[in-house]
Amino acid sequence: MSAQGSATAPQPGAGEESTAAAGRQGLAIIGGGKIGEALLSGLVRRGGPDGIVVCERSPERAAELSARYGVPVLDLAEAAARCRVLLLAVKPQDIGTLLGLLAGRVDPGHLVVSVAAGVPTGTIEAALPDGVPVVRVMPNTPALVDEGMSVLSAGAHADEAHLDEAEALLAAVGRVRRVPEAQQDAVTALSGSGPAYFFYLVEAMIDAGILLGLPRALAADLIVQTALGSAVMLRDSGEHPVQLREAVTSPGGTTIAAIRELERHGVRAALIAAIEAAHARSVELGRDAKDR
Ligand SMILES: NC(=O)C1=CN([C@@H]2O[C@H](COP(=O)(O)OP(=O)(O)OC[C@H]3O[C@@H](n4cnc5c(N)ncnc54)[C@H](O)[C@@H]3O)[C@@H](O)[C@H]2O)C=CC1
Ligand SMILES: O=C(O)[C@@H]1CCC=N1
Repeated sequence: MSAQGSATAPQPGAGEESTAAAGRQGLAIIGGGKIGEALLSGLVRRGGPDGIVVCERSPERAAELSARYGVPVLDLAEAAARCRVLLLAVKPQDIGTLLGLLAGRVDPGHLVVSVAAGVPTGTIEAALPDGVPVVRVMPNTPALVDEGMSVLSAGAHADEAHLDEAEALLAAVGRVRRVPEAQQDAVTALSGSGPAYFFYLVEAMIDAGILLGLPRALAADLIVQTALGSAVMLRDSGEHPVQLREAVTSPGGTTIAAIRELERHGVRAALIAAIEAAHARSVELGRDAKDR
């Protein structure tokens, strides 16, 4: 059921193409891994759009997603024939193969939305028939809880209506912003990978609680609620992070003792270097995808 179609599908003639395009609706999520599932679960929970299907290379994974979300699993040929929006959620290393399989099956009546880190719209466009609209999106996994951050950029053939369509899709699972594509590698390093940095910091703080003798469950509860409360303050207070931090930092108190250690260990510089490395990797993934 989840087997992929062959790359040598016959090309439709012009008349057949527009008839086929008129009959398409709905969304195919191609690649049902971690981010594919995060988007799928949010979209299903929000009840839309109509006609969501999944294409997944692994039959076991395909069966799991179908059972969990009640969506049909189609092969690529069926999905491209039936769905107007094709959301590519495979690894950057797999995008070239996938585009090769899709090339004979898509036309300008489709909208291709790619979440592959680093992969420029130009690389996707070059692998597909001329004129296919492509929107590049960098989502993140908090889409699973409707708190995603998705950032969109239009390719050469995507107009405002295509961006609106992609935005409506992603807005079902969180906030959406639009940027020029040149900023997408930085976006990937910040909000795409960002949840992992926060989980890492939370892990370290829970470890600290355990070192100080607290039960793990208690330490986790304290830190997770503190992270949530801090995030809501950052979002809603209108204050700069420095002001919020200063309000916690009493003269001669506990917080300044901790902040001095963070500065002494270069945590600020480490975070900046880490995000710079993620940016460099996104650029590299894009170059590799072009060469494949
Ligand atoms: N995991 C994350 O937090 C985020 C990931 N991304 C991007 O999303 C993409 C997917 O990432 P993950 O979900 O983490 O990877 P993953 O490895 O969990 O999922 C990829 C899935 O695609 C499937 N697949 C590969 N080739 C296929 C094909 N030809 N047809 C159908 N299915 C195919 C694989 O079997 C796998 O289940 C990557 O390009 C990544 O850069 C973007 C934002 C956040
Ligand atoms: O680690 C990665 O490459 C993907 C892209 C952004 C988040 N996860």
